[in-house]
Amino acid sequence: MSGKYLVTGGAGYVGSVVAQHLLEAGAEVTVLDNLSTGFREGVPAGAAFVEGDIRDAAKWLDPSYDAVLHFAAFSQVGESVVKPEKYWDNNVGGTLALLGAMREAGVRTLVFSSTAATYGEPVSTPITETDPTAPTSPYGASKLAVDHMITGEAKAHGLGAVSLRYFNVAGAYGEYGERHDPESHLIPLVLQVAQGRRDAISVYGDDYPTPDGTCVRDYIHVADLAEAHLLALKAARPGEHLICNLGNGNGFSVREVIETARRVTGHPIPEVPAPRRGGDPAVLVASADTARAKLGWTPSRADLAGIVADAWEFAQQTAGNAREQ
Ligand SMILES: NC(=O)c1ccc[n+]([C@@H]2O[C@H](COP(=O)([O-])OP(=O)(O)OC[C@H]3O[C@@H](n4cnc5c(N)ncnc54)[C@H](O)[C@@H]3O)[C@@H](O)[C@H]2O)c1
Ligand SMILES: O=c1ccn([C@@H]2O[C@H](COP(=O)(O)OP(=O)(O)O[C@H]3O[C@H](CO)[C@H](O)[C@H](O)[C@H]3O)[C@@H](O)[C@H]2O)c(=O)[nH]1
Repeated sequence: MSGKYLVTGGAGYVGSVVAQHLLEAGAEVTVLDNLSTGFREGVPAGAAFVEGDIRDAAKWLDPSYDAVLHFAAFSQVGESVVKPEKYWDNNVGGTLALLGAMREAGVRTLVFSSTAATYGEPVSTPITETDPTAPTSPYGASKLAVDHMITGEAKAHGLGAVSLRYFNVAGAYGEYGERHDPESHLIPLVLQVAQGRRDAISVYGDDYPTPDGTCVRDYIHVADLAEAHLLALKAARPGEHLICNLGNGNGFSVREVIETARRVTGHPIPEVPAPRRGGDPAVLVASADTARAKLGWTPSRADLAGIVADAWEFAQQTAGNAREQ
């Protein structure tokens, strides 16, 4: 694959895996990241690195770029409920500046990391892209606002864009994996318990209207997700904004994830009940029919045990045995 790409947020979890896939496909990659939640060592070796903010993207974007893949954002549902202004500022304000810089530089193709959190409580399962969007968190609302901005930019200024609405990204790709600090996502937290870095996993709510009372999510392997980004670059058409869900269409409860991690790691992984976390819908499961039809995407790593095993291998490579606070 030829071409030159700006990857915003490429020092973070998903961005680093996608940047690595682009490099392996033969592309030229520049990562733009302010390291607010990412890590310098997460940037793949073959990529150029600019430490900077997306709000200043105009300093680095030029017409030599074929497209921008935009991952840079804050993405914690719970934090967004208590600090909404942080999410509007970075996710919406930052992307507005980035779109302006792209317009000025004449870079007219965008792939954007949207989210299942744009839908809020689903009206039916699995969720399709035409379902109502009523986010239950400022994080989801900020991402939905960006999707609307991109639609306008495509109509008014000819941008060719694809928003990929990820469900729960998990797993790892070699040396690139999930490493938020502090960690807030279920699978890496569960694996920290397996490593003895935490005493127990808190289960946020066990009275949801689900079979075992805990929240159900659609876990998608980060390498399957990365492949969708490369397909999206090919599918983008000037003046059009395509929105695609990315998930496997299978829901697993928090308890099922913990049980799977016990089997994969061979560790007991104690759990403790905890109050519900603000902004969490009970069930989020994707219909990925649009991604299959429009991108030609077929996820091939849907097995939850395999996803957890890849995350476990990454956790053991990178995390050491430090106790978490
Ligand atoms: N991980 C998931 O389950 C998931 C699910 C749905 C959507 N998403 C979206 O995918 C994207 C990547 O998520 P992730 O899990 O890799 O998060 P991450 O925190 O690991 O990566 C985000 C990266 O963006 C950088 N960044 C943030 N604000 C920036 C700014 N203003 N300028 C430059 N860099 C900035 C951070 O330093 C970090 O490296 C996000 O947009 C997120 O909303 C993630
Ligand atoms: O210690 C924990 C951590 C999480 N959970 C639960 O596990 C489930 C998954 O939580 P994550 O934090 O791993 O993921 P989220 O579902 O909150 O959010 C992720 O998926 C969303 C869409 O599904 C958004 O895209 C968001 O960006 C992304 O972080 C939730 O029910 C959460 O309440 C626990 O019970 N204990």
